[in-house]
Amino acid sequence: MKVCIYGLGAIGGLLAARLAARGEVQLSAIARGTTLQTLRDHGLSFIEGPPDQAQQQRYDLRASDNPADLGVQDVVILSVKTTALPDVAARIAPLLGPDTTILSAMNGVPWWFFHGLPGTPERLQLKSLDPDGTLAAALPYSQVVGTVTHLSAANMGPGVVRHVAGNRIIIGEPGGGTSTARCQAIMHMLQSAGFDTEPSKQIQADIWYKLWGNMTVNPISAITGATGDRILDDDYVRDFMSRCMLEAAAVGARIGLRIDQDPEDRHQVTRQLGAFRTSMLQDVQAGKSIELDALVGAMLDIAHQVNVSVPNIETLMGISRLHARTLGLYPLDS
Ligand SMILES: NC(=O)C1=CN([C@@H]2O[C@H](COP(=O)(O)OP(=O)(O)OC[C@H]3O[C@@H](n4cnc5c(N)ncnc54)[C@H](OP(=O)(O)O)[C@@H]3O)[C@@H](O)[C@H]2O)C=CC1
Ligand SMILES: CC(C)(CO)C(=O)C(=O)O
Repeated sequence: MKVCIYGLGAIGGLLAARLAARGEVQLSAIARGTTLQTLRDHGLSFIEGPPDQAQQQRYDLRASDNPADLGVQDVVILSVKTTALPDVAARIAPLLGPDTTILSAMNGVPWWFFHGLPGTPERLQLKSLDPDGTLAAALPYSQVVGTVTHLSAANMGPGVVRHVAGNRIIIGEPGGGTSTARCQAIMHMLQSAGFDTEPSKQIQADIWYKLWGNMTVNPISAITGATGDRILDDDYVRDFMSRCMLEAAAVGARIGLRIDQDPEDRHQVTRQLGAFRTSMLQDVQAGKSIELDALVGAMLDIAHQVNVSVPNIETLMGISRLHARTLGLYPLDS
């Protein structure tokens, strides 16, 4: 099986290292700049284990910044930040044939979210993610399989990746279940590579549940610079998060994605991560664009179309967007 990982950062690097160690697939990667140069000169370095017993392995990996060098693949794993998707859409064509599966391994609401979701009105659109249909045209819905990655990895420098915690990857067809040959093949591949794969009945429900937990803590950490524990320790902030989550749950109920949990119970799940820096805080500190549209903008798109009032989420978006704009990390004109 020919597998190409598009975006060799924390998640892409973890997947690449595990797949390379197993050696069952013909693996390659799209990388750029100093990451590409490091891969060519030294290979991919992968660090695993607690800091005092960390093991480092090195893997040679075929990599290029030009998809035409790698050709049509059986599976392309998208592990860029969602903000890079327009660029990916413009360049990915040489990797895709009619039978290529696109494995979407990113946080937030994806561009294909409504495809296959039972009972979703056709008219629902994700204007903040794919305003003119460019992503849908370049990354066809019918070729996508979804994942939710319940694990954590860190990009320590170009071509150097560390597995931090967790090992769980949920997989599912946008139309529901995992019974298709492509889904079974991907589950087998990731299981062989050492991940705890879990079949999803409805992958959009798993995406929504993760989003419910991270759509507030991510932007709040980006604005305040605080770690997760300090955010949850502040009663006013935690209550604000809960109010956003109740609004988000009402939106979910309108599109068939019901969440039967109390926000306080979900906060306890996040609390178990301790004094962690969210991915959005890491991006702000690294001066990178933030995934605000996939996490919050898309939620607002849906809320407005299904007529659910979401004043707290609007406030969260407004303040987060303004903060990111002042830092040059969010477009001025969207
Ligand atoms: N890290 C984590 O623990 C988790 C992350 N996620 C999600 O997974 C997704 C990936 O995140 P993560 O791995 O952390 O992100 P990283 O920033 O670590 O990695 C993204 C990689 O994509 C590369 N890239 C960006 N733009 C392009 C482009 N246009 N062409 C080619 N390569 C590009 C980056 O290269 P460059 O350095 O050159 O910009 C970088 O190597 C995100 O949606 C994130 O929210 C989900 C769960 C956990
Ligand atoms: C908050 C966390 C760690 C998990 O919910 C996450 O998804 C992120 O940092 O982006």
